[in-house]
Amino acid sequence: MPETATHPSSAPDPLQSAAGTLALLEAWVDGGWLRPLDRALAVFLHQHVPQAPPLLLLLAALTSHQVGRGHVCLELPALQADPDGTLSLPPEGGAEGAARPSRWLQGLDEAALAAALDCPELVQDGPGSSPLVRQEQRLYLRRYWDCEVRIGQALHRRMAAAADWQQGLDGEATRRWLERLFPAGGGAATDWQRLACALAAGRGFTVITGGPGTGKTTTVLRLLVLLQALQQAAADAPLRIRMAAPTGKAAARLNASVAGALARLPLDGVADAEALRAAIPTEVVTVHRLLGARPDSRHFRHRAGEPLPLDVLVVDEASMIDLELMASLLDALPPEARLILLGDKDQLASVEAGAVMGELCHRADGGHYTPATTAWLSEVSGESVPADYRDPAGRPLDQHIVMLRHSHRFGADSGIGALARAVNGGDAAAVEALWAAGASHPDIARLHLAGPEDPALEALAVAGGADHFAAGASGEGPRGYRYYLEAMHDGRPRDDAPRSAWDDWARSVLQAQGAFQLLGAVRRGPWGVEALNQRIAAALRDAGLVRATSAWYAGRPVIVTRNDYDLGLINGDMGVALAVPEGLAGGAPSDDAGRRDGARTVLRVAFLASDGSGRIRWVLPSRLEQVETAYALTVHKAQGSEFRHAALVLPDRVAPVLTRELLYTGITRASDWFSLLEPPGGVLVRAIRQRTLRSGGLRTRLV
Ligand SMILES: Nc1ncnc2c1ncn2[C@@H]1O[C@H](COP(=O)(O)OP(=O)(O)OP(=O)(O)O)[C@@H](O)[C@H]1O
Repeated sequence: MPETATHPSSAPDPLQSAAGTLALLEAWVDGGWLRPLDRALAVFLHQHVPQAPPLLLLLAALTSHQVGRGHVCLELPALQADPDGTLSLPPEGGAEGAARPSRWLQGLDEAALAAALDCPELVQDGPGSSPLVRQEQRLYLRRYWDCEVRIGQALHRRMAAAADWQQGLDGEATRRWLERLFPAGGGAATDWQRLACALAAGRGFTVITGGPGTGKTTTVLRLLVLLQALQQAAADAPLRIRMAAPTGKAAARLNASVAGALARLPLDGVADAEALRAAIPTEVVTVHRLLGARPDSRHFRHRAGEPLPLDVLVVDEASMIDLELMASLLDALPPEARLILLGDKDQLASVEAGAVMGELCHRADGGHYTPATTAWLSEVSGESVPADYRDPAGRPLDQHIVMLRHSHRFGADSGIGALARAVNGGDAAAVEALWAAGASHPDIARLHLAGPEDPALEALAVAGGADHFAAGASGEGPRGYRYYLEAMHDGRPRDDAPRSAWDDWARSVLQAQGAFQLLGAVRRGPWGVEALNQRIAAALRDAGLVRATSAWYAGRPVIVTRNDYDLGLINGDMGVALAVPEGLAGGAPSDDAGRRDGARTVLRVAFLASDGSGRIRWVLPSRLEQVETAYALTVHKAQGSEFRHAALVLPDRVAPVLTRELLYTGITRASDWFSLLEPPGGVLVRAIRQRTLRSGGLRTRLV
């Protein structure tokens, strides 16, 4: 690894002293390579244990740095082999001035490592009170080790109880209900939905994974009907069922699809169909709300001693759940309650540390069902597990995971579906071929941008860019931001309209806003969402669609970036600022939008309540401290949302975040049209090849 000019090889080794190490960390913090928090940990440890080896202080700060990047721990062998790559230093856009970690850590030998970690006050290899834990070749901050252990133990207990759940199931009745609920099953092609439902009926813990439109919601609702029907036959009280999702947007989306799936339930001829339907909840809450989040505390009201009052819990978009939240969820779940996780294992992992869904599902593609599981599934579902998915050496965890493999949303001719599959499979040639054969896929478009000034980007974001799609784009055509802004201008009620009319208007604007979303891979630089937001705001201003003269203006779309329990807003909630009559909004007119048609108007930000009620919450802009403009969102922020037309802007150079999972997640945000906007630089193929790998030990705990 080359040394930087600022650190000639004669420079003193900073690892010879704590002061030297802390100075090195300071240089990295100053360069934007580490967070101040990472160095603060090293300082804290040094103050408490002055004799702690300098290398250990460095490792502690680097472990904290890894957590900040989504890893659960620091993988020591990877650090030894490739320090800069493992730590991703220097970071995207970071100053190059400081010495790279490899300068001091490349080829770090086992003896030096062992000596550094031999400090029992700070590092232990299991339960205890040390701030760090070393287990096998991984170094953890204790809090994350503790979460990983709690998740591992809770899932082990649930796996160990599988036989009891299975025996407790009325196999005959289950089979009858499955035949009714999945009428297409039992044929030549495997009905994975029926299998998933059977598996989940016989388990206390199941993960149902699948790409967009594979029927996760459909399947789980039928499962809930099955469970309620079996309960009705055996007991008086119906099961207490709750449904949750990690963000407000995801909860609202599940809510909408639950309503649709409930209506489609194949219950014709069932005597008490209405009672069964009524026993399925339609409300979906955020996981934080379910657990009873408290302002200014990371602790929840529901926990081990105060479990959730429920019998069945369904959690959607589980790939967005981080390690800590999953540990809290499992703590709060009564042992006799059933847990069903839904999600797409191939999507980006949670923003916070951990990749729980990915870890649980890392063998899902292959199935790995044992002869015992296969025989039991065949008996209760009438469905045979195909030979390719059987495995006499299948592990216990495999018997709790099921993957839906057929998309009902994206048919064989869907460009979005084909593109998502090709990207997910890492098949760059297939991706290229799709564009070459673009004319046969009217739902995907690729746009090469000449540079950061190319107005084609603005044109697409404002009007939708229908001309970039092959002829045959359906009558309606892909929308741009003009669509929701026109809905805002044209649909505005008269000033004396009742409150309900203003709520209806806000709802229609919010819905229209979901017709299009610009997505970016990175935050900074000419292709980052910060610059894109400015460009789009300027373009909409030039087009006369908004009057963006100050930070807040009618039509400004925002996304909440931090949970605000006082306002009832969750990270990821999206709203739009709207001008409403002062009397309607109440409160201080501090965000004056001026006078309109003689009546005084004020700005309020409209959010759709995430409880599925369709209610509109009107919030004073000045109360929204943690929001960002949302013309362009990072793919991370858009996870859990779906837009009719999504346009993904690639950067002009590779970045650590630009991975296959990011592309896949971006593409699958689109339901009807997807546009790929590429500046010069040609990073697409490299992005397809780059994987997101998150360090953690959960999968080894679950073997
Ligand atoms: N077995 C099936 N036969 C026919 N259509 C189906 C079947 N299963 C699901 N669908 C349809 O496919 C669409 C997607 O289903 P669903 O919403 O259940 O999928 P999902 O996996 O939950 O999707 P998402 O990607 O939104 O999470 C719906 O319109 C649904 O009616």
